[in-house]
Amino acid sequence: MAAQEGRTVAVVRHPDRDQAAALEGDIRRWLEDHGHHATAPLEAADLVVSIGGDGTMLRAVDQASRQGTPVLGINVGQLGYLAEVDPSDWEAALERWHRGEARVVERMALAVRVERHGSAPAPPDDAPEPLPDGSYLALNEVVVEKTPTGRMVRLGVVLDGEDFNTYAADGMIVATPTGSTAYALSARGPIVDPEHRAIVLTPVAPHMLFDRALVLTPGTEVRLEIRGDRPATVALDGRSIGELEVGDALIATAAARPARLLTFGGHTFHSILKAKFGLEDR
Ligand SMILES: NC(=O)c1ccc[n+]([C@@H]2O[C@H](COP(=O)([O-])OP(=O)(O)OC[C@H]3O[C@@H](n4cnc5c(N)ncnc54)[C@H](O)[C@@H]3O)[C@@H](O)[C@H]2O)c1
Ligand SMILES: Nc1ncnc2c1ncn2[C@@H]1O[C@H](COP(=O)(O)OP(=O)(O)OP(=O)(O)O)[C@@H](O)[C@H]1O
Repeated sequence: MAAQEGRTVAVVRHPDRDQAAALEGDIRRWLEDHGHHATAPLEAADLVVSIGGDGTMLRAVDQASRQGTPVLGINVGQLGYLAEVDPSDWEAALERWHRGEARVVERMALAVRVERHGSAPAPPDDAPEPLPDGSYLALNEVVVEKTPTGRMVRLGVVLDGEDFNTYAADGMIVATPTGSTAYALSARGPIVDPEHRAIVLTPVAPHMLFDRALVLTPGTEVRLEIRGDRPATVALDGRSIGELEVGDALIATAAARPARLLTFGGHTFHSILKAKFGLEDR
């Protein structure tokens, strides 16, 4: 990356954390002192700085990916798997970006469309914003899960137009390689290097003998149909877009554009895995 001059940088932060608010002030001042413009609207930015945990990072990436803008994550959160930079290192990271020493890694994202028979209910307050064509982006995953507590949902899986199976389960996770270390990991899906391109389909608590995750090629069209007699709820990267009724469906494919994350090298996928999940040698 060439040395940076006069760039426009948007800062997104966790709304409630004092440390994130204080860092935002410091970072804005640093940017102005170094000849850059700290801005609010993400649409016009050359770089987005996310100050918060992984949830904050996922929101920043959702907005930034629409313009192909890279995101630098500063971890003011708990796990901080996606937000690579420690709060104490923010200045060193921005200095390196300023000198053109940062690298951009591309991460496959999902494009998700919903097919409803009835009219769409009002989306929840915190729902992600659809693209102009009505589809949504996800960096980690889209999840279709049971709505009523204590009951299962029946989900038909159709791959590239061919019926694969109907699952009776708590839900189904359609994840990217980045999302393989998030919810899909908890449902015993495989851990996939996030620089791969693949679609990982992992059932959540299926009540059947076939309970294995599938690693599909990135060109696969995954269609999930709500079968049986109960509705299901859809969430993208941890944010619900509402309920699907029986007969409705969701279609997930690789997004046309990848998400772009700023990195400073030095950390392999497996070293991050080892550090963040606290793996001990024995
Ligand atoms: N049982 C579960 O594991 C479970 C259940 C629901 C949602 N989630 C995950 O939560 C994500 C949303 O994150 P949030 O912070 O808004 O919710 P949250 O506060 O519930 O945190 C979920 C946890 O997942 C971690 N995480 C998020 N993305 C990750 C990734 N790519 N690799 C490794 N860890 C990751 C976060 O750091 C956090 O510790 C969703 O995309 C989903 O993957 C996990
Ligand atoms: N920009 C934002 N606007 C509104 N709410 C947000 C924003 N960023 C985060 N949140 C809310 O706060 C929750 C937690 O945020 P975040 O994931 O950043 O912190 P964390 O859970 O402490 O960190 P980690 O995910 O790394 O463990 C998010 O899931 C979301 O509900």
